[in-house]
Amino acid sequence: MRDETHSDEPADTTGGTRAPSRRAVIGWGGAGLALGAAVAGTTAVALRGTDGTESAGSAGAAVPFHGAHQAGIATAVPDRLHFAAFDVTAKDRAGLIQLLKDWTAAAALMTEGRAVGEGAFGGLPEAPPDDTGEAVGLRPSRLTLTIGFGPSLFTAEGDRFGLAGRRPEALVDLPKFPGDNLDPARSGGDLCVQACADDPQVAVHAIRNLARIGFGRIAIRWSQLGFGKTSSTTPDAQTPRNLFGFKDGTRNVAGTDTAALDRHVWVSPEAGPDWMAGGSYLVARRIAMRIETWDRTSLKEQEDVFGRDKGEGAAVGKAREHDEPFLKSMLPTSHVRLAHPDSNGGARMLRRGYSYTDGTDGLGRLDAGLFFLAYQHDVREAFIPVQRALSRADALNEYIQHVGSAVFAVPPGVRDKDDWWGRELFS
Ligand SMILES: C=CC1=C(C)c2cc3[nH]c(cc4nc(cc5[nH]c(cc1n2)c(C)c5CCC(=O)O)C(CCC(=O)O)=C4C)c(C)c3C=C
Ligand SMILES: [Fe+2]
Repeated sequence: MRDETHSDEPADTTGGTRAPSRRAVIGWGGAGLALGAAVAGTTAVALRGTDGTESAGSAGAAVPFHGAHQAGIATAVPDRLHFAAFDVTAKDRAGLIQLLKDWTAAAALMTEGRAVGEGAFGGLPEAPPDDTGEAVGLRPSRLTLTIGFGPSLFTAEGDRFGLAGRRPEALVDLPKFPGDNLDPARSGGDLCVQACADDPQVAVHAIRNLARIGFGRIAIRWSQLGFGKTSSTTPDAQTPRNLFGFKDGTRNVAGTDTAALDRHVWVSPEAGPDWMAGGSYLVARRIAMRIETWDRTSLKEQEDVFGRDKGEGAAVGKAREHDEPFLKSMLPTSHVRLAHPDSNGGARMLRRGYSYTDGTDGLGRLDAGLFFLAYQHDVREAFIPVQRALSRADALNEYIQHVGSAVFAVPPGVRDKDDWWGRELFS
């Protein structure tokens, strides 16, 4: 196990769980993982407060995996991301369901800071260990794992998953926006998993082990590492800055604002379909930022582009970051004016994107940008109209380009240890 104490003491480095040699008895697979999850669930109750939030504030702690909504949406945004989109290669519905059950059990363990299955070492010498081992000794690090289902899962060839009639109306394919230069190899996916953590090794370990568990049933389509969150769900904390040096996330939906979450982020039971109640829709966009061009741009132009000042982050004509913007005092092309709810029929979304750098572009420039992630109750009312307005007129377009895109239906939370990711979809 990685850490059972949740204290500041050094974590256990044995790399296994306490369970005896279960694999010798029941073999590798869902049964073993489910048993592991049951053990972890019992421990979790003992370690957490009744509201489940006891440990969510500090960097090494665990964020509760079970709940009405998936963790990783309204919960605090840790500083590191590993996001992966997968194609499902499982032959049929039963194979997909078993994958989701196996993943859920492993996710419950890893978010508790525990190793998968029987752990990284100490098991059968003849078999590869259940856990890959690189997170042994590391704390839970506020790891959250959030799953989503892409449109292509519902349109699989021959309807092999039996999901043709289950696609939510709101899970639309995103239209092509002016200026898009999307790379198919960085777009789409049947499934996605968003792993957020304070420690990058913990996030990478989680995605790697889910991919490993899914061997033969899924293939990674694309993935994205992120650092330096560019939005937060905790407005009382210092607002992070993006790679253009501006405070980003000033007017985000707060994780504690239940009215705004209910109105703008969670799918209501009335909206349907039933299996999405309490879920959300995620838009992921890889947006390249022309760092070198930006760095040669005057401060005045930079501030005009956003409609906020660079130091304080205050809107044009205002003194403090959180003062209400007066939109008419901003240029009609400014990013904040165009993206503001008052310019978009009240539309809001919960942003929790990350900066990325992926080496160079081969032309002597940094390949860097924003991996934009936004949750909303309906993309037709939020991301699509806002991005339509931005793509037409935003002064920021001179400095950015959208190069990857995906949309996912994010189901509600896993209620308890007997529940699994997406169960309602298959009921
Ligand atoms: C379609 C939605 C959005 C995309 C795409 C987007 C890209 C993008 N944004 C920044 C930097 C900032 N954005 C800011 C505010 C802001 N942006 C969006 C939406 C998209 N941004 C919204 C809804 C808002 C909030 C508007 C409001 O209510 O006032 C800001 C200002 C600070 C803040 O409020 O967060 C910055 C800075 C970049 C660099 C970027 C693409 C690379
Ligand atoms: Fe923005």
